[in-house]
Amino acid sequence: MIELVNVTKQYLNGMTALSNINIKIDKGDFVFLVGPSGAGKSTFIKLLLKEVDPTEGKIIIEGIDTTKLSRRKVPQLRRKMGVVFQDFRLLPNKTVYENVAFAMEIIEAHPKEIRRQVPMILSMVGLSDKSKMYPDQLSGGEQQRVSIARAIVNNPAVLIADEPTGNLDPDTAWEIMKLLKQINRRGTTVVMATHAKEIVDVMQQRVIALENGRIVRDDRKGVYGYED
Ligand SMILES: Nc1ncnc2c1ncn2[C@@H]1O[C@H](COP(=O)(O)OP(=O)(O)OP(=O)(O)O)[C@@H](O)[C@H]1O
Repeated sequence: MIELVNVTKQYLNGMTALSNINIKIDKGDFVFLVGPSGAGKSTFIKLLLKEVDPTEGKIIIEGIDTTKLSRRKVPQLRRKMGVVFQDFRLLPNKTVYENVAFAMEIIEAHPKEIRRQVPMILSMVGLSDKSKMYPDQLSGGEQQRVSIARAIVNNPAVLIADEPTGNLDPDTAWEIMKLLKQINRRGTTVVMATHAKEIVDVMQQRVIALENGRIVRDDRKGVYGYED
């Protein structure tokens, strides 16, 4: 479970990106985070990942108050979360297999476990036949699948996706959404920031809308609600 209690984030230049946010995201939820540019979506995600700390309030992730966590323990927190970005961020000099295996090597997983887990995850994202390819030999959709495989290979409780379909054509974007929903069905909480109106409107999931750093909507089966 994720909980933000009275969370305010003011950047050093005095800009208040989020004001007094209170929200609970239950285990297994699928949440779209929407809102106009500058509304605070990226800041929300950075707070979850503890890339930035709130000015006020507390953030609880899987029972841990992350605002009280020492720097030394941040890697432990990050293990509970997988992250996917719009621009994939794969390592260009590693193959598909190596990109995914690397995420397990970092947490010092046993080599035997890596050899067992990586092919399983690659099969799940439909990339078994591309495991020896390098990122620049793959389509955008395939690269995003690798990045999703890397994000979930250590079985995180939460998958955070920041505009995961932003660089993809509509058909490919839908394939990625199917995959995210499939991962969510297996029990992983998904939090996805997006400007993809059609996807949000069709999927009928929980929608949290931010405007000027405040939550203006939180609907169980929500819609995008903006004209882009
Ligand atoms: N490092 C920073 N220093 C100062 N102000 C910042 C910083 N990062 C973001 N902001 C400001 O905080 C506000 C919220 O920004 P944020 O990036 O969270 O919005 P967003 O909803 O993700 O926007 P977009 O949809 O364009 O990605 C904006 O006014 C932005 O200019």
